[in-house]
Amino acid sequence: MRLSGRQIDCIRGGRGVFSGLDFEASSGEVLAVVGPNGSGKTSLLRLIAGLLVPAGGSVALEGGDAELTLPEQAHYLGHRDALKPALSVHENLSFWRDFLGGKTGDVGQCLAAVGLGHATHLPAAFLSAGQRRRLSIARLMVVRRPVWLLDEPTSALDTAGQALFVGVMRDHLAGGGIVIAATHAPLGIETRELRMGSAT
Ligand SMILES: Nc1ncnc2c1ncn2[C@@H]1O[C@H](COP(=O)(O)OP(=O)(O)OP(=O)(O)O)[C@@H](O)[C@H]1O
Repeated sequence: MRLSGRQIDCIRGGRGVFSGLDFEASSGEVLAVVGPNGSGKTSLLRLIAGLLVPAGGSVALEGGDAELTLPEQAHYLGHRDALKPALSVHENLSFWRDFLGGKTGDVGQCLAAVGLGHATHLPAAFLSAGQRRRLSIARLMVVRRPVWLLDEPTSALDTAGQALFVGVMRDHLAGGGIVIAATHAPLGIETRELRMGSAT
């Protein structure tokens, strides 16, 4: 499987963020998107996820499921953790499992795997920042999708959480998955770098 972008132009709010951007990531690879604040790392992830339309260029996934679109084969984890505060931890993950569909796993097992087994009935509003991030990581596990688009995935994670996340990524890569992660910090795993230009 190969995910690639060719000559992508991104304009936001009438201002050019980047132009003519090329990138490529194959099965088993982590592409770390690095660069200064405002250089367009989040914008690139959102373009790949189909949440933004490029002003030019294209993104394509080769070797995926021909019946599904790229966004249907991708997980997008924003840096703000998309959680519903009034729902419990278990309900939040069940919601995502049912909403995203496809190949799904067991909610309880995934919560236990990310260290939230003790908090399943707590409202998500009560979670700490690191616990919210762990719940987001459980979303990657409960629904299997080959392309992971992650915005600052290790922010707020403690040392144990980071090690846990590296293990989750390794399993994904060993199964032929692709990770594209916008990050300011090392991910603790071998990566190829995509360096974005200066902020505009
Ligand atoms: N909704 C929006 N409307 C207009 N401009 C936007 C919008 N969202 C982002 N931008 C602009 O797009 C540019 C790129 O933002 P983006 O969030 O992609 O950068 P980033 O590299 O992820 O930054 P950071 O390292 O701070 O997370 C910035 O100049 C930002 O102000």
